[in-house]
Amino acid sequence: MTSSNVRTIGFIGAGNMPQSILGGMVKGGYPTTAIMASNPSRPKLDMLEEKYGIYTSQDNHEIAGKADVIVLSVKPQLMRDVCADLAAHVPDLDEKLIITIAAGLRFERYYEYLGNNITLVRVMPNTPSLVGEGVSGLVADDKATQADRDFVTQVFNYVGLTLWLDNEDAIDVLGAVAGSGPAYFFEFMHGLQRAAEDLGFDAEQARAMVQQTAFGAARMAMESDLSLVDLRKQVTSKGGSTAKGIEVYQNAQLSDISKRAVGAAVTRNQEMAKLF
Ligand SMILES: NC(=O)C1=CN([C@@H]2O[C@H](COP(=O)(O)OP(=O)(O)OC[C@H]3O[C@@H](n4cnc5c(N)ncnc54)[C@H](OP(=O)(O)O)[C@@H]3O)[C@@H](O)[C@H]2O)C=CC1
Ligand SMILES: O=C(O)[C@@H]1CCC=N1
Repeated sequence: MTSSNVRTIGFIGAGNMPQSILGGMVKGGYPTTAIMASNPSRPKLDMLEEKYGIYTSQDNHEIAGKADVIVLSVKPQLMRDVCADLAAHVPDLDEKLIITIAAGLRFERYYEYLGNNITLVRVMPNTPSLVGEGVSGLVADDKATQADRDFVTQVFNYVGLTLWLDNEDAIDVLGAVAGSGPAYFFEFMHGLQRAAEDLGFDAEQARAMVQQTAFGAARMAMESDLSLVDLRKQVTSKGGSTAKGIEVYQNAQLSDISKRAVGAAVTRNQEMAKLF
């Protein structure tokens, strides 16, 4: 990123997701002097100051006031109060670029809370951003300029893959697949780890083989032109052991379970849009 593309970014809320994003940004070379965060309690801020050397404050007004780009990073249910408070105390919100990473809440809600003249980009990231392997879905409102869009793209490119989407419905789906996805994979990996432990492995070795297998499979999927079905077939020798394992998953309708899980998460995003 050239210095002309650096804008001061202030994260409002310093929980798991903004920590992953700003950690990835720092690792990617974004200047730490241009990153700030606010949070009501000190411990996370102390950790961020110590680990990344960024400026922090318990005062949202201070961080939002100093930042060119505000990243709203609080839980959806807190967004109304946090935005109302910023609208009342930060005079030049309309001059700034506002990014929100909250699930569910739609543009119209932010206009209601922050005024109709704000410039807003919704981003749906995921926690692997911390290691530069995130996925972020992005959708901008009509007021966002090409320069704003380029800036957001560059920031989130630091922490992984960026996908511009046409509308907010798509961001709900991306959130349910990629935003929530790390949790689904961790749940699945934990199940495999437990299976290995039940058959005599210690936790450390069981985890090591599961995570390396997941990593290797993901990397193969990324580097191969084959479909995921064909990659799966490559492992599944006729009459062999994998076929028996896969049969168990298919009999339990794993694909259908994934469809239901994603559907449930999309529905919750839609509910949150109405609730908060
Ligand atoms: N986690 C994920 O994988 C993803 C999360 N998101 C979105 O990111 C947002 C944040 O989620 P996540 O980081 O996981 O949540 P966390 O619960 O980890 O963090 C929320 C943070 O907000 C802080 N907070 C509470 N009240 C205020 C306030 N008034 N002003 C400023 N900060 C406040 C909390 O501080 P304290 O601890 O002191 O109470 C806490 O540090 C959510 O909207 C979520 O939808 C999007 C994609 C993925
Ligand atoms: O669970 C949530 O609501 C957020 C959005 C995607 C991941 N975590």
